[in-house]
Amino acid sequence: MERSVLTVGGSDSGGGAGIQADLKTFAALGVHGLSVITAVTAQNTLGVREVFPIPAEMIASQLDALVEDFDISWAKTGMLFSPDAISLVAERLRELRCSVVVDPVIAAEAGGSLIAEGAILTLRDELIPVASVITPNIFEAEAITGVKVVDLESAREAAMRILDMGARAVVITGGHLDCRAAGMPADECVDLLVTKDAVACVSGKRREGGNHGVGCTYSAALTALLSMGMSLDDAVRQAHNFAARSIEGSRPVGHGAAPVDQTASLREDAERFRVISSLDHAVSMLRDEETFAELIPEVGSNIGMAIPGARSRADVAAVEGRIVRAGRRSHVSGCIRFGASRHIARIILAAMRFDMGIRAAMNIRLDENLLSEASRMGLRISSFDREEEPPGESTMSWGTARAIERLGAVPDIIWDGGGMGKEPMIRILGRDAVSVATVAIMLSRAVWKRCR
Ligand SMILES: Cc1ncc(COP(=O)(O)O)c(N)n1
Repeated sequence: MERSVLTVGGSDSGGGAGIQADLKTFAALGVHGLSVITAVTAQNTLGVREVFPIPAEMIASQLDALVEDFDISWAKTGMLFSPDAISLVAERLRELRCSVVVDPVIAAEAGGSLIAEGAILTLRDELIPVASVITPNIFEAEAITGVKVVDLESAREAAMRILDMGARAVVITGGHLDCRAAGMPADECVDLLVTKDAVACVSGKRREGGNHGVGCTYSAALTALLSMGMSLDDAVRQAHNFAARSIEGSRPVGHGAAPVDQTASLREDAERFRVISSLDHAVSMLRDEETFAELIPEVGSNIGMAIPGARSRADVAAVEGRIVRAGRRSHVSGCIRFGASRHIARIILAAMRFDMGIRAAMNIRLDENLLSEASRMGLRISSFDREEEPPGESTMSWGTARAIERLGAVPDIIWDGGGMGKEPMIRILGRDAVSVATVAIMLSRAVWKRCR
């Protein structure tokens, strides 16, 4: 029987945090998630309106149903709310002998208390001792220890006290830490992992986006990754990345703190797959086209395509070693890979700054006949002149932007007449690799016919 991962916590009716966030995270990471609901909240992105604690017997009954049927080796806790619920859950998880990640939820990001008065003491005395890992943010660490967390040193001090309370490992998440005040780069986000034997930092760039539910998502991701047998160091790093991507992928829903989107990485993986498929199809179309070899320049041709919202070369796939001419045929040397072409990536990224929908480009030889066929076909054409290029620019970024500005829109064709040691060239731009390859093939057939 495969193992399942359990979350014990509160329901967020807004779907951003709590049990809802945990189950989405488990699903995105490919583990089967179970849930025991300890409280129902009437909550949206603006805050928590009401909390209805589930009676202890019903919490126990949910646990019984799960324990009798599933193989549970990892669990996480979130909003437990009342001292009774905390005691019960702590005792039952101890009996179960499963490993536990504790997210000591105290308040909602958008406002509203998520723990009953006085329950922090129960959390400290009964739940923390069963924690394999506990993941407080700086406010939660302060509430538990009384140590004011303002920098890495005070975070370490708070973490040491939590270790003394019985947790085996502490991750103080740094999303709320004022990095500038703590003497670190302001755009940094640092999590601090502290165990009896070691202290480690996981840092990354602070991400822009909604962050409602990020704490739940982080601890759920950590639980899922640990349940797969990953080491604590690796799981802490990967959970950080997963949470960061979920922030970046957050959707503008609701009027308040937008929820993170745990499917962001899945969506991105699907986009990367679509890009590779489109390129693969485009490349075989070009390879099978007998007239196409005539269009390949001396330096070779390349075709590339970006994922939506691409930001760097790593988001643009192309042919590793270009498409070259071998006699009368074209030959594809190398595989299709993200990051494979700086040249093509610059063209596409420059075009995407003007029109996010234009995500593919390829370069072919410049030839007067090609340009006249292109204009006969009704393609929009623009150009740039290398002589006008300011020093210190990348020709591809500058030239592409220049040609777009001249036309006032992204053209289908951008050409330049070359320069010192630079071959004259045409770039075909389009929405995807297949449509770019289709234009290239239409052009090569038209020119081939005309030359017969
Ligand atoms: C049921 C429930 N559990 C946890 C949170 C904390 O999440 P956040 O701090 O992102 O609001 C929440 N708002 N609601």
